[in-house]
Amino acid sequence: MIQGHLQLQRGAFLLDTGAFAFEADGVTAIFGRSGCGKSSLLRAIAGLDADTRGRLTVRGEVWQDGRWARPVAERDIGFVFQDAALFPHLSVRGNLRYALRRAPQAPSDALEAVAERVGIAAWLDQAVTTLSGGQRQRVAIARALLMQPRLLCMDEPLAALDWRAKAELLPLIDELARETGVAVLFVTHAPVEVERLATRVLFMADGRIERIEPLQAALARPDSPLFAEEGPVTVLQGGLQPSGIDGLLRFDAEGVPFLLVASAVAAAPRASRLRVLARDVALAVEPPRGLSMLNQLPVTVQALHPAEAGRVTVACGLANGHKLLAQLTAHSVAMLGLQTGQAAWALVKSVALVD
Ligand SMILES: Nc1ncnc2c1ncn2[C@@H]1O[C@H](COP(=O)(O)OP(=O)(O)OP(=O)(O)O)[C@@H](O)[C@H]1O
Repeated sequence: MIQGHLQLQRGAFLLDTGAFAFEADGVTAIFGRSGCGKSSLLRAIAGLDADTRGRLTVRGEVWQDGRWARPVAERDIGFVFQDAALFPHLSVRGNLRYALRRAPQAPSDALEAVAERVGIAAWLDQAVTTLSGGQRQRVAIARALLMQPRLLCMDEPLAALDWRAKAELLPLIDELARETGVAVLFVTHAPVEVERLATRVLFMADGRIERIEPLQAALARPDSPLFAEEGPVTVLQGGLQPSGIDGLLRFDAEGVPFLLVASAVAAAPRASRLRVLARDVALAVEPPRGLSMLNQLPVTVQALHPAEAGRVTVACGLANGHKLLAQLTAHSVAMLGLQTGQAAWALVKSVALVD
């Protein structure tokens, strides 16, 4: 568990978390609007600001109480910031060696092994100034992992990268968190990053922790702050593999027919999450025929939530018990006569699905 109650004054801004507690496993996304205090919370937990007051216990160890604070160097934390913050005069290897000096217990081949795992082995002797933004973030991640942290603090690590680098790094961070067992605190204001990575979501507003809940619970609320930009979203857990059809991959989630998806990144078979925007899901109350939409899933209408601008969010139950959200106009809902308990077919465009 990570639990406590922290306060930190930064200029006119006060971080006052309220009492909090969450499991120290997987990826905890710290989500909220710009300026709500996400980075301040990360800094307070990491011990980067000596002014931090309150109490904090991490995996049973007291890191801070009313009188005493464990120095940041003794907290076993790895950091990755938006800007990789590498030493510009050193090669990739030089930057990684610097981190190794602070991890004397690391095995002798740790540097090469980590470099291989994060995909930077080919650039070890290159100057870091010659790397792309995505490559530099890989070096920053490798450097953090080499210190064998128990907590990995990532503050908007993808914010400065283009979509392709993001699409490559999101699954890497996901896999590394699973493989190493390190607890990741991941600050972001991008819902898509939360939906791809998070085990749970810590919502912040105005310097306070508003709530902490599992990702699926955060997505089950029709007014979830995660929906502010693109509307409601469903996240399905499953596996991606080649489909045999040009340009399309096959996504298998347990208990439902497979979906054909267009992915931005060519995928070897692997576990993945699929993000389906509710506005990209249509509903039919009879078996659809003669449609170009490739994915048709039998569902049961579970709830109808009025949404903004004359729209209705329809929560549909899939055969495996999971939810799929569709967003329709109130006019369409009336025309179809949609009611809870009704059987229907959810139609999802293959191009609407992104990895
Ligand atoms: N060193 C500082 N001195 C004074 N005020 C600061 C300092 N650092 C941050 N603040 C203020 O604290 C508030 C919270 O900042 P913080 O960086 O924690 O928010 P955030 O949610 O991470 O924002 P963003 O998503 O924009 O990075 C802001 O109003 C900011 O102006």
